[in-house]
Parts: sequence; C-alpha cells; structure tokens
Amino acid sequence: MNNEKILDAKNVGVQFLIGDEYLTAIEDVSLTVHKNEVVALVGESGSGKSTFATALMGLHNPHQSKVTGSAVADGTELIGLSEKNYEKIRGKKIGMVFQDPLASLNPLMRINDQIKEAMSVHDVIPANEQDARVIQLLTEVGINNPERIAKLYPHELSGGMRQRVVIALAIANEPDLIIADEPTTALDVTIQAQILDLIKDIQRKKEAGVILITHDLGVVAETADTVAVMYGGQIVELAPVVELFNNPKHPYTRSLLRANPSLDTDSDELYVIKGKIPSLKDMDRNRDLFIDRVDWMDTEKYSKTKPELHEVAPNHFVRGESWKDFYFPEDQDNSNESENV
Ligand SMILES: Nc1ncnc2c1ncn2[C@@H]1O[C@H](COP(=O)(O)OP(=O)(O)OP(=O)(O)O)[C@@H](O)[C@H]1O
Repeated sequence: MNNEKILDAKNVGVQFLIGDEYLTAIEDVSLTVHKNEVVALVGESGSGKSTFATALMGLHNPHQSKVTGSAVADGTELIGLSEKNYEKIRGKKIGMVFQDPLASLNPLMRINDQIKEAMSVHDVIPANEQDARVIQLLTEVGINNPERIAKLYPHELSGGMRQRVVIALAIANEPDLIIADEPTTALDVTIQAQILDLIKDIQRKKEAGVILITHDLGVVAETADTVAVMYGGQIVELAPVVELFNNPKHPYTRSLLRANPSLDTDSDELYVIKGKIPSLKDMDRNRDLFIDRVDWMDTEKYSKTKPELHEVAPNHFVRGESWKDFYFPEDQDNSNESENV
C-alpha cells in the first residue's frame, strides 16, 4: 500500500423510495482506498455492502433513490455525476467484478468481441492493438490457450473460466480501482481460491486499489489490508486487518469472528446475538442500531445517542460510545491470565 488515495468517500448515504417514502439503506459511509490496498467490506446480507458499491458506480436509479455525500476518484467527484460522465468512468477508472459471471457477460457475443467492445468504449487501447491485447489479457488472467477461448461464447466456458473473463474485462482499460462484489460466491469451492489469488495477483501487479465485498472472513484474512465491517448500512468497525482480528471492539465484529470457527475457536455465550437485523423501515437511526441485540449491554445507558465512529487505536475506528471503551469480560480473563504467567 502507499499513501496515494484512489478513492476518498465521505459520508455516503443512499435512500431508496419504498412505497411513498425514502428509507435509508446506508448512511455516513466514509472509506478511503489507497493505491495497492485491498479494503474488504464485510457484513451479513442486507448490511449495505452492495448498495455502497453500486452508489460508487452510479448504478442506482435516480427516480427510485437518493445518493448523498462525496466520493472522489482520481480527482472526479462521483456522486451526482451525470450518466454520460459516468460512462467515461465505469470500466476505465473503476472496474467491477460481480458475483455471477454469467450475468456480467453478453450471452450473444464471443469473448473476443466483448473485451474489444469494453476497450472501444474508452479509446484507451487503439483499435489495431485490441486483438493482441485480448490475448494478453486472457493470458494475464490465467487462461490457457487464449486464442481458442477468445472465439467462444460465455455458455461454452466453466464458471471459473467465465469469472476469469469478467476479471479480464474489468482490467481491460487498466482502472486504478477494482470493485469485486462477492466475486467467488457463485463458484465451486475449489475454484474460489484460484480466483481470489488471481485478483490479489492482478492487484499487486497493477498496484490497483481493490474494494472486496465478502461475507467470508477467511477470504478477508487472506486477502485484505484493511477491513470495514458494515451493519445496518453503517460502518461499525474499520481497522487494518491484523488489528481487527486481534483486537475486535464491536460485538458485531466479534460475533462474525465467532461464526467462523476456523478463525476463532473459543466459544462464548456472550456473542450469541439475539434477534435479527431490523428492516429499513424499523431502524431508528438516532440510536445504536446493534445494542438491542446484545443481552448483556446496558441499553438504557447507551442507546440514547446517535453513535459516531471513534478512533480507539491508530487507524482503528469503532462506532458507538458503548463499544469504544467497553472492556469485554474475556479480555479481562485473558489479561489476568497473562499477568499470572
Ligand atoms: N433497489 C433497492 N430498492 C429498495 N431497497 C433496496 C434496494 N437495494 C437494496 N435495498 C435494501 O438496502 C439494504 C442493503 O442491501 P444490500 O444489498 O446493499 O446489502 P448487502 O450487504 O450487499 O447484502 P448481500 O450480501 O445480500 O448482497 C437492504 O435492506 C436491502 O433490502
């Protein structure tokens, strides 16, 4: 990672028109991505990860949603950009890899033509170099016999091969930022690791910034430099990956770690969370959204104020007065143990 900012998002909010009212899906999402940095966005389904990514890409229907805040990529403010100007950004400054490779590819076009079309939109690669560039890209994403594959249609490829093609499309114009939204979820387990390795490999070679959306903390541990944990449309914890795994402050982060036995083998009743994430309509955004799900917290004392992010260690932020200074009982136990040694 270096200090050059590829993306600087501040207080991004998205509201969707549902029935006759606008409901907040994400709010106050601030995130910086540097050159050569992988930032993982994690959280359960409905926490707002994709809504944030699609807001950056300008993919929300302006008649059905309101997008607020600021997101600057390479000197361009993305929020509020016209569709015409967005077309110059998508695929050129920002490449995107979605969960389902088949949905990202045109079933009626050969691979060669799809990648060339993506290049033609942006005039980055001259027409007479595009055929060679297609072969080079397919080689870069680990496809053997690229000349043959370039002539095929998407349905003639396996899921893993298709996702490699989608990655080739995403990097065709050498974007500085790649957004990968659950890029391996739809693939066989054996292929998932290969695709992640590929994304990481390409990110290093291109020194790109990557936003990796995933619900899999194993993927985060292996791939990310920085982790943003989302709950109820807010970032509730943000930290460098090692810090987050070693010193999680928010009980939601702890519960995610607990839910992944390969990462954390201690079992502790404290982190069994009750209930489920409220619907957008039922969220009271003037109080801590998570507190009601934790039996042992003094909700009366802490739930009154709208929670803000607090820096609890260098570059480690946690949302909410209640969690900022909270000393988890297990930490107490551990510290006693270490004192006794
Ligand atoms: N187009 C839409 N119209 C109305 N509500 C939406 C729309 N898109 C998302 N939402 C709502 O916004 C909230 C955040 O959803 P989002 O898809 O961003 O979550 P996510 O964390 O990406 O989940 P998943 O992992 O399932 O993709 C959810 O409550 C969802 O129902």
